[in-house]
Amino acid sequence: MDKIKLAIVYYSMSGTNYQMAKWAAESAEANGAEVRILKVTELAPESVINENPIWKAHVDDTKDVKIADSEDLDWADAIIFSAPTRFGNLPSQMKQFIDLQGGLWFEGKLMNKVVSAMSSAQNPHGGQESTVRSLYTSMMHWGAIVVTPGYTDDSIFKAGGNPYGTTVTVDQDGNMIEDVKDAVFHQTKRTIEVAHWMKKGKITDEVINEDSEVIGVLGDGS
Ligand SMILES: Cc1cc2nc3c(=O)[nH]c(=O)nc-3n(C[C@H](O)[C@H](O)[C@H](O)COP(=O)(O)O)c2cc1C
Repeated sequence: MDKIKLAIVYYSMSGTNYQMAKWAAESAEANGAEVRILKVTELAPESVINENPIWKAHVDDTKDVKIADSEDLDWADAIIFSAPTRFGNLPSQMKQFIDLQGGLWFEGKLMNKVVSAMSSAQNPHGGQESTVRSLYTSMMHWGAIVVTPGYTDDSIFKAGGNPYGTTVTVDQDGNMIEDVKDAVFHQTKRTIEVAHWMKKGKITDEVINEDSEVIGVLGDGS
């Protein structure tokens, strides 16, 4: 069976969403996927980043992480986004990345991508759900297949119970309040599983078996 190609595209200033991206990568690899962890371009001025030692340390720690581009999205069967909440919404850094995909969208290369989203905020009701849903609005324009965790696993309750996507509350020092690792693992596995269904379930002239092997062509008696 073909490996699912998963792009994990994140933005993070103090490391939370980077950690969630790394957990997603761990889960994806354990579930047989080929993974790329990718950050989006920082737009905040260096002077602002340097004001906060946690932000500065995070930028230094992740200087070697590849910056996401359209080729990564074209490559991917599935995409997991992870971004912190900014005034109840997506950070401009992630929004710009999405807005730069107009060319790929125009070529029809974003349709049927299997996507899912995660987020964080300083307050449990500080906009975590609206950030995830805001990203899903763009995904609907792409014709992507949005995979939400819903309440499909006990880990979601342990993580604070957000059915739209795993989200975590994080204090000013960057410490996560809820234990969300298992929820990230579950959401990632579910995303990969749906991506497998998508690959298998395409209506084409080819007849495939349960291992996605082509065993004939429609109309030839197979
Ligand atoms: C400009 C700005 C706006 C923010 N807006 C919110 C908000 O609306 N609600 C909230 O609970 N936290 C808010 N936060 C806190 C961030 O969401 C929090 O620092 C982030 O989730 C940590 O993720 P990271 O470690 O990946 O950067 C804001 C932070 C900044 C810098």
